[in-house]
Amino acid sequence: MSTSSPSDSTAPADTASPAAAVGDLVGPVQVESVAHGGHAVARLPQGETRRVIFVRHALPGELVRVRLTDVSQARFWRGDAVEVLEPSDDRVTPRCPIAGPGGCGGCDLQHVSAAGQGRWKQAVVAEQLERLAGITWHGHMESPEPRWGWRRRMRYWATEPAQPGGPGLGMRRHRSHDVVPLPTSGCATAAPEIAGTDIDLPGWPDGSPRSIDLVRAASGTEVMVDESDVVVTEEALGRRFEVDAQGFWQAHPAAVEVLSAAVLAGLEPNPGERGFDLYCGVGVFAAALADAGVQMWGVEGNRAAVEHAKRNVAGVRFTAGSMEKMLARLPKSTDLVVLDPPRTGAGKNVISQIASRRPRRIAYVACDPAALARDLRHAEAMGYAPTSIRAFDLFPQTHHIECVAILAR
Ligand SMILES: C[S@@+](CC[C@H](N)C(=O)[O-])C[C@H]1O[C@@H](n2cnc3c(N)ncnc32)[C@H](O)[C@@H]1O
Repeated sequence: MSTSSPSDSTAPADTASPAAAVGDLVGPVQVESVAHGGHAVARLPQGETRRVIFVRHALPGELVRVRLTDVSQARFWRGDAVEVLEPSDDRVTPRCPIAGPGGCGGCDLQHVSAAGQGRWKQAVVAEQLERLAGITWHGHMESPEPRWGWRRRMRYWATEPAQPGGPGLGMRRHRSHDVVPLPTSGCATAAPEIAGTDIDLPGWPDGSPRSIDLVRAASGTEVMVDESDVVVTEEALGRRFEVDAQGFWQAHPAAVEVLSAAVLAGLEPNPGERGFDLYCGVGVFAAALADAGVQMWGVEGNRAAVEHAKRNVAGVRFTAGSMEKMLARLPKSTDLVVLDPPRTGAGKNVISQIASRRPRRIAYVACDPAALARDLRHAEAMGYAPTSIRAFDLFPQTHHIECVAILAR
């Protein structure tokens, strides 16, 4: 598998694409492999370039016809598999009636069996690590339950008032601001309390669709319209964490325990050691390491999260500010580092600042395997190599993946 994701492309827009238009049906095409971002890769059989099509709702090995959804790029098109002529053994019927071509953008893998999703995500992690970091990975996807009804945070959008049945809730279409009405059964991946089946939306006087955020926290269910300022309490690691309802907290109910266990197993902390929790949010990994007797420092860009972290985990020195600047103010040596950056990754500057502290071990928690792979390459240049890389399916029915890499000198 050697195809990059469509978002990786820097190809100029090909405005002179006379051969095709959005909405055209092409194929049959043979689907070759999976790509990062929830697409599978197919190639048009004819033509000099055998143009790549990134196809949603398809599976490797299938023969499909594709409805084109984007022909603006020179190197590739995008499309939806709207006819499956030869299905894969991994194909299943989506549980949700709006998961499919032209439907909700939230779940891109509902047409894939649980085992097939594991194979799909495993292939994506392996390909990203090989191509971007030169690392050969033979790991497998670890899949905590539940696989349905797992989302603890949801954003819904108001459907147009003209919708049959009157105002209701919907989800956005893939790469669009259009709103697809929710089925009466609600969202199949949301926790039952926030599946969207019995929520009344206030009107939208200016005519523009309005969003509503629903949170299922340990302390109860919250409904927020626009910029509501609500703090909820979550429970994990035998502790209580206060967190802004619209702030960062892992969506899957098993995530905090699973990721903290992977971090502790990889770092093997000793009481009395020093540690940094970077991109610490409300202090989850700082808590796990502090409970193991490690003297902790935490850094996080969101000031409100840092205020919560200080109340959540006593005895840890939390600081608010951008990582690039605040890291310079931390002690010049440390034994352990856990970092959990946003999707863009940490970047060369932060990785080299970490490596210059010569930690015994680093735990890198990553929600994007491509960003992880790029940062592992920076780390290798600074003398750190992965001793293990684990991958977790904490976003079932979607293409998203969480990884934990442990690095040592
Ligand atoms: C994936 S979340 C991790 C949060 C936390 N580790 C947890 O598990 O709850 C990434 C965090 O990085 C913070 N962040 C993003 N960019 C940052 C930057 N440049 N400097 C400091 N923090 C940043 C975000 O505010 C967010 O809380």
